[in-house]
Amino acid sequence: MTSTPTFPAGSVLGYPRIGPRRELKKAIESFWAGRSTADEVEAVAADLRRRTRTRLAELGLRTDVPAIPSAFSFYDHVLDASAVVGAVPARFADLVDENGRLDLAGYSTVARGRGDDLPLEMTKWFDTNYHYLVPEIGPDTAFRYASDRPVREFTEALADGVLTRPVIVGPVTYLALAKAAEGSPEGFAPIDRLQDLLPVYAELLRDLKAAGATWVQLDEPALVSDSIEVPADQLLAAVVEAYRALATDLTDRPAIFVAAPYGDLGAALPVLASTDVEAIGIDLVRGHAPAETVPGLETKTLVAGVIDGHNIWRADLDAKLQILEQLEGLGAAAVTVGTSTSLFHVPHDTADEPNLDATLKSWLAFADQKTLEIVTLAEGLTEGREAIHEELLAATDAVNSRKTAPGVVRPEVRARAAALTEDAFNRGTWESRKEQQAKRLDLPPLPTTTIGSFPQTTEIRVARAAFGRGELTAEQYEDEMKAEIRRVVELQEKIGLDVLVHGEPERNDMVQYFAENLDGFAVTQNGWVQSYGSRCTRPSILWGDVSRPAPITVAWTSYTQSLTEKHVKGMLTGPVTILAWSFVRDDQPLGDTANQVGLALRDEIADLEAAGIAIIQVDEPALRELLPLREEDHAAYLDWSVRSFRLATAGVRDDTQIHTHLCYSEFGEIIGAIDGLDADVTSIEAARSKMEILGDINAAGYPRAVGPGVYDIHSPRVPSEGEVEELLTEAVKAIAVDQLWVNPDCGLKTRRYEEVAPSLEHIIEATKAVRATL
Ligand SMILES: CN1c2c(nc(N)[nH]c2=O)NC[C@@H]1CNc1ccc(C(=O)N[C@@H](CCC(=O)N[C@@H](CCC(=O)N[C@@H](CCC(=O)O)C(=O)O)C(=O)O)C(=O)O)cc1
Ligand SMILES: N[C@@H](CCS)C(=O)O
Ligand SMILES: [Zn+2]
Repeated sequence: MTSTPTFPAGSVLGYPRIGPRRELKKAIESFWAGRSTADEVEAVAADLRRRTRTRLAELGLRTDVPAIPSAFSFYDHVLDASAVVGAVPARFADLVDENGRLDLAGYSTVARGRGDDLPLEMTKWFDTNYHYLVPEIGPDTAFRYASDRPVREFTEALADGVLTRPVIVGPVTYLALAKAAEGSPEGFAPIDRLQDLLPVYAELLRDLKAAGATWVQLDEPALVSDSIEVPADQLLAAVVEAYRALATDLTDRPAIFVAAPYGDLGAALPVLASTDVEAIGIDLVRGHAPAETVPGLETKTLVAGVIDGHNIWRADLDAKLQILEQLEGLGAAAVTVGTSTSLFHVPHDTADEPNLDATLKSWLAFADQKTLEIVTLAEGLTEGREAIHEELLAATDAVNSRKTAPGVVRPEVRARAAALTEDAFNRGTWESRKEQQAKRLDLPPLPTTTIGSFPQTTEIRVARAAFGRGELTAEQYEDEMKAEIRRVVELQEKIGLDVLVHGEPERNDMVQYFAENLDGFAVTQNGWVQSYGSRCTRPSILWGDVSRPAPITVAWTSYTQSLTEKHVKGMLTGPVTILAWSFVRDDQPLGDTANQVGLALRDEIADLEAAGIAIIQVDEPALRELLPLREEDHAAYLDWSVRSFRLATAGVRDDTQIHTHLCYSEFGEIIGAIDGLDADVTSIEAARSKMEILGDINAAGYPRAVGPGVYDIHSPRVPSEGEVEELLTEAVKAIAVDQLWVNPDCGLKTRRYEEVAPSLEHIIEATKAVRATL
């Protein structure tokens, strides 16, 4: 028997991979545009990986034991796992070479699609704003060890003198997150293929061992979630099967570290502990430490995820050290310090934010500061608390400063929330609203509209960047945005849409824009976080009590309304989404924070209504995203989230129409909450699933109006008129005509006008054709 190699006392589960200045985004987008070669992108990527290793080593992570993860990805780590195990859908078979390998162009095509070959579906990664590419696995998917990229990246680091820990999605999570490939027989589930997949993982592990890897990290977040399609007992059985098969004698493989980020392992912890893996990572921010010793743990390293990988507040190191000290009583072979999740959900470095208020900055820890926290705690754990006395005091000071700083608690904001009565959350009856709105709005059957944004052209972004640098005055910038609004209105009128939008050109992002205009938020300059592929956002920092110092959207919306006789839809982002896509204060219940945002939006809605706007949309695309991973926590979440939306919207008159938009298709799963929002019209993604959600709407007897998307905006494809007509014909068969709106799946900001204009034209023609049949 070979003895278990040393696991580092402090390590991180993963690190941002897009680069401090989005170097990877720029390189890969330039490759996609044909402006650079694959070798040039590879060179940028290798440089980024080297810089990451150097930085993490500078911050104190060891290089002689595998504290530094090797966790790079060009687009998505789940797609990377598909590339390693050769699971490329048949429609892309021509892209793989004789060894089953995809080159960078092929890999990109699987991610982005080509012509009628749809890309892999993209969906939310647990309860985060990151999206992964869903593997398609059928009974005949021929798994093979197709790509040794993890080994090459390990070897590259070793050549630089850094012993890294390769990270790959674990086999159970990989199959649990996959969907059955088209044509799979009824009842088939990807997890049924576990036995066939495991030999490929075993081969990868052998190869890593041969290259010199001492540890490998297999991420198994599926084990912390009840939303996985695989039944719980089958999932646990799969854990046993997988890790019995992989955790063989150590002569043939690196030691295995199974990490379970994003929540509580619950019943999966004893099951994992009963296998022969050498280390288990638990999330101690979202999850809990086991109350007593778990059989099997005595032979394992427990990697305690005490530093939050998902939020940016500096840790209370004293409290974290206490947790670590208590864990030592559990009898694990060793306790080491880790992050709760990979750090790729947070920006790189607070030092890269010259414009952030110094006091606020002293409360924050981005990826680099979190790495320092890990190094400090590891020292405290191994050398004793005295060794980190100064750091503990400094962290406590930061925590205390946050408690008392001006703006964190504002009595007038608290008093307003405390004075709310139930009336503030309720509108008139749907019957009365329906009648009054029909009279006021005078819309045709199957009214057509869009979700809000029109293409964010380079000209718009360049103008905003120039305004930011002071090269355009506020007036010049406003003029450019107004010119864009005029173009968007003209286009919509020409195409013949019924309810118009202004196109959101003035918004850098649908959350950041509101954060910039509300008190209680700060925004970053370089705090980019990957959302999917090359797309990033800069999550805002919600640090204090929230209020609205002045109207935000009213002038833009009124200006747009002045250009047309048609109704212009006011466009706001809802409280749940603002919270979901920001870094939110962790010193009070989320529901309290959501209500403060709700009240600020309520004021904005009142002003829009007073300005004569008859339709107001409050987007909540993140309502499903924040749904807790464990079922026992759903009811409390749905209660506060729905109430905050109602608080924002329930102040309007009955003849003002409230829309909401949710860009995902799991309608059935949270139908109760959607009903609870009490919006008059709800638009939802439906095109790619060919209107499957209509069944859920029907089954639930949902009373109000819905706009199932008829145009999949995630693809550059232009849907034909016939295709849209088919979808609409399905829709009118499934639900009452007076409940139906016609719209795309989501906003058009990521698309180009060449795609958007013909797609909208086809939607209007198809709608006219279906109207003629009514
Ligand atoms: C709807 N979605 C959103 C999510 N989360 C959000 N916070 N916002 C969303 O809209 N989550 C779910 C979905 C899908 N996710 C995304 C995420 C990101 C994008 C996207 O298109 N991101 C853009 C960046 C948007 C932005 O903030 N733009 C700024 C800065 C623009 C910029 O890069 N400027 C250049 C200079 C100009 C130039 O030369 O082009 C610079 O600073 O260097 C802005 O407009 O001002 C991205 O490119 O990644 C979409 C969906
Ligand atoms: N109104 C926003 C919603 C996106 S989820 C848009 O159209 O981009
Ligand atoms: Zn959307």
